[in-house]
Amino acid sequence: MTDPELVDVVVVGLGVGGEEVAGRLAEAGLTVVGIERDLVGGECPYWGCIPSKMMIRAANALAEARRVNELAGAAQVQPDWAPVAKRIREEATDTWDDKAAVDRFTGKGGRFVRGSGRLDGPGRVRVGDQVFQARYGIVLGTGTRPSIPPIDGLADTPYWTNHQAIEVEELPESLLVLGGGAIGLELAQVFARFGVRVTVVEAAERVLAIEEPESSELAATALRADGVIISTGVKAERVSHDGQRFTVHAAGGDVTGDRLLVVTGRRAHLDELGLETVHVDAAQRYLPVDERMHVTDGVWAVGDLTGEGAFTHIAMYQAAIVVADVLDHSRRARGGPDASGTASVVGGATGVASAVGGAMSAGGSTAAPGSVPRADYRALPRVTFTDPEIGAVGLTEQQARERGINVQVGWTDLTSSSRGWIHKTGNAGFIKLIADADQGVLVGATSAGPAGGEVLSALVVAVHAAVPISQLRHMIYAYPTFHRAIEDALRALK
Ligand SMILES: Cc1cc2nc3c(=O)[nH]c(=O)nc-3n(C[C@H](O)[C@H](O)[C@H](O)COP(=O)(O)OP(=O)(O)OC[C@H]3O[C@@H](n4cnc5c(N)ncnc54)[C@H](O)[C@@H]3O)c2cc1C
Ligand SMILES: NC(=O)c1ccc[n+]([C@@H]2O[C@H](COP(=O)([O-])OP(=O)(O)OC[C@H]3O[C@@H](n4cnc5c(N)ncnc54)[C@H](O)[C@@H]3O)[C@@H](O)[C@H]2O)c1
Repeated sequence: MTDPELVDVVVVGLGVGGEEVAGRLAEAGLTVVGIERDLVGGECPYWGCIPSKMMIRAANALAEARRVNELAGAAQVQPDWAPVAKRIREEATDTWDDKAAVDRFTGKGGRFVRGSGRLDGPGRVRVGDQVFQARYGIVLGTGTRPSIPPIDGLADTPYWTNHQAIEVEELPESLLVLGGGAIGLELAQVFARFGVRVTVVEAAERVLAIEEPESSELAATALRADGVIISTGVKAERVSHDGQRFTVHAAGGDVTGDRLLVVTGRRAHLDELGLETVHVDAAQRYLPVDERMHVTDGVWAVGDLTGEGAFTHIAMYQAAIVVADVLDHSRRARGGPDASGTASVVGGATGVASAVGGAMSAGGSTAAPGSVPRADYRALPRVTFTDPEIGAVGLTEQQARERGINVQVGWTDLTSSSRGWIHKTGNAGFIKLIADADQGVLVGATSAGPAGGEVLSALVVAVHAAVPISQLRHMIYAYPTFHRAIEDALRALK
């Protein structure tokens, strides 16, 4: 058995969260070992946010060009997937090569190990034959993988996950999408706009079921207008593949397609991490953390596996907290003062995955000297990048009522706003505000429509800072913007 090698910190999983933590701790002068079994940067830059948003950008350009006919003359649109596939290879993923990201980490002074890391007792991580003993702590950032439902026959078919959908070079004629959540809807609309016949099969009664019912309705209407068939409340009983086509068998009838994309949620694989060696229950769905991302003594977690929201901005937000807390911990261990002079923030995108780290570092929270920030998810924003975009923050109406809040709701239809009316085709959307009438503040909001994710920013500030509604009502909203509809929704609160 190899003697453990003593280092300051070991980071297992260099996805969005782990890469940020490892890089910043290395920059701060700690000896950091970063372990990644696949690609440094994780899901977001290679098979998630970035390539999917490139696909959406292209699909939206087609849709906007088609709107010329209603607004500005005549346009003939001939979709071609080749430039999209090329851009994903050349600009986003370096054809799924993480050399730039690895170099960026080692350039910061980190030590990179390719392999699967696993806890091996308190303070210890094993990767292959190597064992590291972490002086200050271990950070787990191992993310999630697709959760594949136990539908009869499915496992024996060559179904797609988001990986194959992002890597596709030649589009199929038809596509079945199992799951009408964020990934399913975004990709369904993209492929439909490129001419693929798409059917979405969703088990719940509505698509995008975690958001407001009005958001589900808006998304479904928009996708149907793009030719997508949406079947909700469908429990797939069996899946078969005859060598050419897939069939999803359900009580209401069968549906077929050339390809089947399974996007039915994500799952953390805690059982692979050796958590039992530090007395943490590995049978949980996610790894619970406290407000400083502690799992147990000397172990922190960051990103999707914490179950606080599977979003890159959550991973980056948590990473800033972990960095501050680990540095604080290491200073204390060396007998130094409490949290003072935390690591400086370095952006500087120089390669594929840095598009995430670089951009987010610049906006990430750092600890003020003397304090370690604590996680607060009250104003968690999320945006589903369909067209129209569906942005939301904080609580939905139902969540607020379930918490016993004295709820007021303010609603306005974007099409009747000045900007919506001017915009005309492609103007569907709304603002919905959820207020705590007793406190006089907003606790949640949805902003759906053209640039709905951008309009959301004002509402995120309102919820995050608990800006009194009386003040929001007496702000000046520029005319004629989409965000001016917030004023109408505030007026409608009742
Ligand atoms: C199609 C798609 C679109 C998305 N779009 C958006 C979006 O627009 N906006 C947004 O905010 N979020 C989006 N997301 C979610 C976003 O990608 C994730 O929230 C983010 O990647 C989470 O980062 P993470 O570091 O927690 O995990 P991951 O990015 O999953 O990284 C975890 C890493 O750990 C590695 N690993 C796992 N186990 C081990 C081990 N034992 N040893 C070593 N390495 C290990 C994995 O190989 C992986 O590289 C999207 C996701 C998908 C799939
Ligand atoms: N724009 C973004 O920020 C963005 C985009 C994509 C993904 N993401 C993140 O990635 C996560 C995973 O996305 P996702 O779409 O896979 O998950 P999801 O949880 O958002 O949606 C999964 C959907 O699949 C349905 N489903 C589950 N089992 C099913 C079955 N057997 N048959 C049919 N439908 C079934 C669920 O009811 C749900 O509607 C999201 O939660 C989100 O946090 C974010």
